[in-house]
Amino acid sequence: MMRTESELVAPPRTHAVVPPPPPVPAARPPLLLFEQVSKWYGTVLALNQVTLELTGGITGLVGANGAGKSTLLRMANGQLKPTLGRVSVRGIDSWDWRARRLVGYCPDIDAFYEDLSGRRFVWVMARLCGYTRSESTRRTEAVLGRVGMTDRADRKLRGYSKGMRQRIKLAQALLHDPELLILDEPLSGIDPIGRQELLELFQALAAQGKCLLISSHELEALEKLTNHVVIMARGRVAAVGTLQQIRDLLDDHPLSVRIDVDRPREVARLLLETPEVLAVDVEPKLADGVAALVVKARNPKRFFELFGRLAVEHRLEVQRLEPLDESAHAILGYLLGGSGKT
Ligand SMILES: Nc1ncnc2c1ncn2[C@@H]1O[C@H](COP(=O)(O)OP(=O)(O)OP(=O)(O)O)[C@@H](O)[C@H]1O
Repeated sequence: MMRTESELVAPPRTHAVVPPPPPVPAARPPLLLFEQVSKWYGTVLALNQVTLELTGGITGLVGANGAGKSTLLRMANGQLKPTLGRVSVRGIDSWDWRARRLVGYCPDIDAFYEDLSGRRFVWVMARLCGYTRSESTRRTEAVLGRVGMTDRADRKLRGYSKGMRQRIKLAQALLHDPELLILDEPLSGIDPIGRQELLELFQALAAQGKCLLISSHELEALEKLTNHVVIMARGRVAAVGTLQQIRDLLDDHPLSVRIDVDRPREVARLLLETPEVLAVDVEPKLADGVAALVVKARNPKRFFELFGRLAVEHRLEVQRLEPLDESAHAILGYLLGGSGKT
């Protein structure tokens, strides 16, 4: 029997029409991604195979002088290109203009036109971003309000306190309403009250949905602001995570320390009697009874406490004490409340 075309193609009436499944949304690329990034300035290796991902919230970037923080931030902002590896913002190369529209940057230096008022300076920056005069005015007032400077913005920049200067830098970084804010050393040189106010401002911006990446020499200052920290040492990421995760990591991280000390054999014996010490190598004599010991300790923090006690009890003459592992060295320095240099 012949079938008509409509019989052949029409779905059987008894079956419900099942709609196709909705397309699975593609995962959004991370807000900021460093993939195996290295950067040389001539012969100086400033960043060494850094891999890092930021998805939101506030991240503290901590490291001693020269650790590579500014280099990392300037790459995230698209001002510098990596020598090796890739830096991307939402999947776009960070130096591409489309990525730069997603990022606001506050440099560590204060390079202002000092005779301009704060309001005028921000307006000029808006014009340089390409906004019309009226749009620049609208955006300037909006960002001055956001950073709490509306009433103080008519004074000349040269009379501003460090905290006010920081707020103006923040205002210009917010002009294009970026998703990611990069702040290079925003707390340096700011007194405790100004510092507290800035921390509150950063928290308010994060609560409004901004992602903040903030560098500092001092872990203590950032600890008040965020639990998510990246510790850098000599161009490498030494640790990433919450402070608790970093402390736990260090607890499980044996440490090699070089100690130049008098009476080396006696000290080696004392150390080996403690459960904290896994091994001690005595190196050849340096001078006058002093020799270098290379000690492998189970837990760095407990080891330093123990060694401090031993040194006092036995009146040891310690000429040098130097962790041989750079990452643990830096992390330990911060966790003990220093500058990353133990
Ligand atoms: N333009 C440059 N030319 C040559 N070397 C540079 C340049 N900029 C930085 N460096 C070197 O690269 C390394 C990392 O510097 P970077 O400024 O990124 O560190 P940092 O952690 O921000 O330090 P600081 O806290 O002192 O600003 C340092 O050894 C520094 O001397």
